[in-house]
Amino acid sequence: MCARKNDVKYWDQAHVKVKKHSTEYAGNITKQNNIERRRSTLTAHPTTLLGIQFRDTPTFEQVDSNEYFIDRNSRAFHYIIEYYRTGKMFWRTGCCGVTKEEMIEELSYFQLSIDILDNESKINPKSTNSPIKHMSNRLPSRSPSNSPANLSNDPFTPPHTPKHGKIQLVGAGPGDPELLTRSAYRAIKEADIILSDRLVPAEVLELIPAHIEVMIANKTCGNAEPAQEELYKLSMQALEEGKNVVRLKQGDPYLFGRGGEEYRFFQSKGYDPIVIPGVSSCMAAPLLAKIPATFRGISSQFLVCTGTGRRNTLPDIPKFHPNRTSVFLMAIHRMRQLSQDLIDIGEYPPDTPCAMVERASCKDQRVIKGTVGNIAEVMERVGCAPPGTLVVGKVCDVLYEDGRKYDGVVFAEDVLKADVNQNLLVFDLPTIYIDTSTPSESLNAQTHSMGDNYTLADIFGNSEEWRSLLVKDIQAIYSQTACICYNQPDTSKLVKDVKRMYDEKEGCRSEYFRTALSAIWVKKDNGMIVFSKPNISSQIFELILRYLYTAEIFKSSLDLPVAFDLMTAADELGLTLLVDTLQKRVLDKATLWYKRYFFTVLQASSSSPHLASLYQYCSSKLLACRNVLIKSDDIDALTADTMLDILQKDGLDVDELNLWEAVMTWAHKKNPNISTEPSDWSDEDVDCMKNLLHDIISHIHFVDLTMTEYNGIVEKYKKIFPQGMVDALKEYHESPSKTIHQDSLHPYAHCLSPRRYVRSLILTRRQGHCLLTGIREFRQDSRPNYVPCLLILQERGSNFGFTTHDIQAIINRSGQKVLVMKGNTPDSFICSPCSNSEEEPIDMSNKVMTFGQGPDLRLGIDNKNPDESEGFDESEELNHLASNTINVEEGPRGRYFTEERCELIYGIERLIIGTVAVSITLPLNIVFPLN
Ligand SMILES: O=C(O)CCc1c2[nH]c(c1CC(=O)O)Cc1[nH]c(c(CC(=O)O)c1CCC(=O)O)Cc1[nH]c(c(CC(=O)O)c1CCC(=O)O)Cc1[nH]c(c(CCC(=O)O)c1CC(=O)O)C2
Ligand SMILES: C[S@@+](CC[C@H](N)C(=O)[O-])C[C@H]1O[C@@H](n2cnc3c(N)ncnc32)[C@H](O)[C@@H]1O
Repeated sequence: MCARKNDVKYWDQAHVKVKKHSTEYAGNITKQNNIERRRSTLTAHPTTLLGIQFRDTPTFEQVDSNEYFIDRNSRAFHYIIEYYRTGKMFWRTGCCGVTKEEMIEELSYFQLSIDILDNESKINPKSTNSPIKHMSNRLPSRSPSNSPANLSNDPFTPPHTPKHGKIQLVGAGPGDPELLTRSAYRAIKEADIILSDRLVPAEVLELIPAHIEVMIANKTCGNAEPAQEELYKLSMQALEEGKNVVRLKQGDPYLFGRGGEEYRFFQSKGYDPIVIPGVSSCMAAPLLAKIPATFRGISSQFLVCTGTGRRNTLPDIPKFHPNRTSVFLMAIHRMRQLSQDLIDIGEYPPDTPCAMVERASCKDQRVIKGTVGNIAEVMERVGCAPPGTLVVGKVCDVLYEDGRKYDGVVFAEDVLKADVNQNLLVFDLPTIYIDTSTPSESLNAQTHSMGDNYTLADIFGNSEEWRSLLVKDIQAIYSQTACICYNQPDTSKLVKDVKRMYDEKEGCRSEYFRTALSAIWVKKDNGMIVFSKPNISSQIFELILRYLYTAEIFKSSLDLPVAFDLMTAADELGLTLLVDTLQKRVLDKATLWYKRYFFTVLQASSSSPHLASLYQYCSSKLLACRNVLIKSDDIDALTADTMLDILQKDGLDVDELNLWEAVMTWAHKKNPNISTEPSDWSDEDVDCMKNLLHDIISHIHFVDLTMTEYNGIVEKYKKIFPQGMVDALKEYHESPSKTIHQDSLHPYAHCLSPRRYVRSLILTRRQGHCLLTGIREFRQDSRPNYVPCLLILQERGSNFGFTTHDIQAIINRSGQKVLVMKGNTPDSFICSPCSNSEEEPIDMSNKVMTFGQGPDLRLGIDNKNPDESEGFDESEELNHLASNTINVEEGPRGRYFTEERCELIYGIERLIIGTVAVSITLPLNIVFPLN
């Protein structure tokens, strides 16, 4: 049947035209003829094809609103239409080039008995070789065929005198409406009443036009017989009312579907049912589970059995055959017994591959793959509900690649290796496809084993807190995935299980997944949710999903570098609980990674507020360890912004020349194709380096270099130096006394002013860094009109003849407040009201700020100076610094300075702003110029 207008050009097509708005006339038009017929002619034989079509509303496929055509032999059609008109068959052998075969074919198609041909014309219909033979099979025709369905429709036997109605037994296929045959589709569109099996899914029933009455058989367990009786009764009533009755049956009507019984019943009542085959689940289920029913060299037999015999008896168990595929329907409830019987009675080797295909072709299809020996156990563990088809045989593995995971497939080995005693939910993650081709961005290529389960409880103890947080995540995922998590037979049950295990809590913490799985954002490709995260390797994503679904993280995931990768991925996906856990872990293991991956970690942590502890760690390390900047291998992990950020740090403990070299190493690593020898650079190379280094270069404090060093650099790299900067530096070098460099608004102010160092004989570097870090952190609030100021540190006053009175004098002379600090240990200061037990206590009134809770600074007493300024060992953990520093406390502003202490410094700054800088002209004084 064809509905396209341009197909009319073929001369041998019959074109049936119904005049517009006419219910009276119908016509047939071929290219040669234009013969009109009354509708009454076409409906002269009401149970034949034309009769049925034009009895009510014509249902041939429409070309136009009033035109239909049937893609049939127009010459034969002439005789057929004449038969409708006159009741006589004028065709004789040899007439008008229409062969006997063609004539029979056409009669069959139009559901006319071939008895209307005279005896001489009759031929064995089986010998028909018409090229359009299949058409008759596709239509609810009386076409002769070998099929049991059609044998009973034999057109040679005179039809029973029909009662008014018509009955069709229609196969609805396994579930997906796309797998309905065209005949089945047409039948359900044209029916007056549809009596459907329970197993026919809603998606198919939805295709039924609203005006058609639908009844669903109530064939529940133990109720099959009464339900069947009711079906018969309703069908007969409708038939006797002259209705077109469709018995809609799941799969194929005859295969374990009582279709044969129903056929007999209706035949005994004088109706010849039309039977429309359907795609049977016995074929569709294996196919849709990637299992070919037969496969050369592996399976050459295909057996379909029931898993439950009549009246709930045990079925006959087929004997094992190595080259056979066996399919069992109605087997789920009997799986324990059936699999045992297969092994014991059927002598199946327990390791024979098998698969349970649940809800084949439906949106929530799931496959459980195992062996005859373990399938029952696995089905019990993951939960499994009818309808499902069991496939047994070696073919089950043939299209599966070893070890690969497939969407919608649960592998027995995964389920069995989970420790049930931990009461964790374990199941496959069927709906999220993990693209293993994604390159792993792991810190190194070290693989990780997925063995060894580790629960969060092991890390946190049995705290209820993590459990409730976790359950929120799980619930969030489940509530959103209910529609896509199609391997779960009963999602609500799963959620209930989770709720039973943990307290029920509303909400969700993983904003990322909530959004990602929401209807607005979700992107589905072939029914799968696709997460495009090229920077997260597939192994890491799998660990994340596993954590989300099962509350497990693996012990091995806690080892570097997996822990680091997992942490950054979890951060990106907003799983803060996991991030915190892993961050602690990564920090604890810092000695293992910092030399090799220092910049990688710094870079990753610099961009995330959740990784602040790591960032703080790296920043401190950067300041305190002379070599870390110049010696770490992975400097190219830094982005230009982070590099700039580093160069702007006060108190970097690196010579400016080394810093310049580190910058150039970075630039070359970023552009490995550019020669390390600037004289070899092409114009393009120069542009590229200029772009990269433009901002960075002006943050090198070139004034800290000797003239020779500076000239060497400029000479070599002058192509990438901004001319203005070169000029300014030249001017500076020619007359260093000029104060051009003090102009903070100068575009090259950084180059022209010295880097802020702790240049002290009495303060250790750590003390200096500690102080600078604190000040710098505090100054991130940066007030716009920040005025240069001085902080004065005084120590060992008495050793140098400095008395309490001198201090007093300074305090009196200065503004309102003075901060007095004293180096204590190599890492710390103590600052407190000055006093000297042997002399008059200094009157500090409100001029002296106290700082910290350390012992009093006692002027005039020789405090041993534990100066280790040059003895700093950069390989030492900076953690040590933190833990050994008296004044260090965790605070909202960072590690070194609590809010309160920052406030103190703030007070000092306010004091000094606008006042004449107080300086003590003793060699002991340390001056921090703060621009
Ligand atoms: O004799 C009985 O009907 C009861 C025994 C029983 C059977 N399957 C069973 C049960 C348990 C039960 O339903 O309580 C078990 C049974 N009956 C059924 C299913 C499918 C399901 O519930 O998802 C299942 C399988 C459940 C499972 O996988 O564990 C339903 C069923 N059985 C059957 C049909 C077809 C029909 O009645 O029209 C239907 C479909 C009904 C519908 O959709 O409305 C038919 C059936 N049940 C059965 C057989 C016998 C097979 C044989 O030995 O040749 C046959 C085949 C036949 O009668 O031609 C046996
Ligand atoms: C009573 S039998 C009817 C079989 C049906 N006539 C056919 O040809 O598919 C019902 C059984 O078919 C199988 N079945 C039906 N629909 C299925 C589906 N969508 N996926 C897997 N198996 C299915 C199950 O084994 C179920 O127990």
